[in-house]
Amino acid sequence: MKIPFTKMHGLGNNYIYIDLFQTELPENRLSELAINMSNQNTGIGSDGMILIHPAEKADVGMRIFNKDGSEGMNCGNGLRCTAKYAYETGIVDKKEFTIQTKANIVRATVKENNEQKVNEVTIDMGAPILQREQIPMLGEAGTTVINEPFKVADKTLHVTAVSMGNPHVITMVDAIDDAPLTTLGPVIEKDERFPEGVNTEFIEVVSDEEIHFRVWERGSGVTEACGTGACAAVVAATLNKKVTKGKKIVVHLAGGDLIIEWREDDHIWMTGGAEIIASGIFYA
Ligand SMILES: N[C@H](CCC[C@H](N)C(=O)O)C(=O)O
Repeated sequence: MKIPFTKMHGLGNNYIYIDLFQTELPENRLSELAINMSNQNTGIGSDGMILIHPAEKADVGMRIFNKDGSEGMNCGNGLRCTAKYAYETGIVDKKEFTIQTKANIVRATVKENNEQKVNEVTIDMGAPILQREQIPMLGEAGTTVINEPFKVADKTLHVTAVSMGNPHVITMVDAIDDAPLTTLGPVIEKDERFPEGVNTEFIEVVSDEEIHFRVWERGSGVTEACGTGACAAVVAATLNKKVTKGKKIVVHLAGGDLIIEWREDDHIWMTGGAEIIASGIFYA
């Protein structure tokens, strides 16, 4: 099978994008294709695969598959790259449009430079989900998870859980470089208290408008950036009264910065870049 692809990244969080307006893929091979395309040695190499597809209730649709073949529900960096691709290839002919994910429908706004290339995308990611059972996380239904003691391995973390359509658990640390990302990330990802797994973030709050951020992603491990994770991190820092709700928060991820706002309408707004790396044919 010859599959045309475009490799794109948002702050280094890179995926292989397949345009299903132009090509078809068998549903029963998507997980296998995501694993094979993501493989650094025998594939193209990426954090996963993203499908850009016709959507019933939005201008364009997006599905994300992690490196391990599991399907995620949402992807912030993927949404910005999908928006750039959809605008530049003419799937959409306007600068504001909607994108449907498995989790929800979001609104994208693209900005272009003087060469008609999209160099910045803002996404209204909708409202965060805080009810424990909707993260999902085990424990008393109807409660939220804010600065809750969480025993794991030989440590007791204090965690805050937030869903942006996909699950995130955030721990505040004093120094981001000391965060136990690669030791605890994989353990927490598979912890039974998260029945659907979880994306694990560690953040160091620098001021009431600036955060350092690192992530261990469910199904992909350490990535350079996670857009939904950055949104969840700002929600967690706000709920813990470390940053001010309504302010533009600069989130410093390993691969670059995102501007995240938790606005009075309760929606999270994410602004950042999106880049095309390469395009070609994948021989499956
Ligand atoms: N990198 C993505 C998140 C992927 C989430 C995926 N790892 C999962 O929820 O299973 C982002 O920019 O939001």
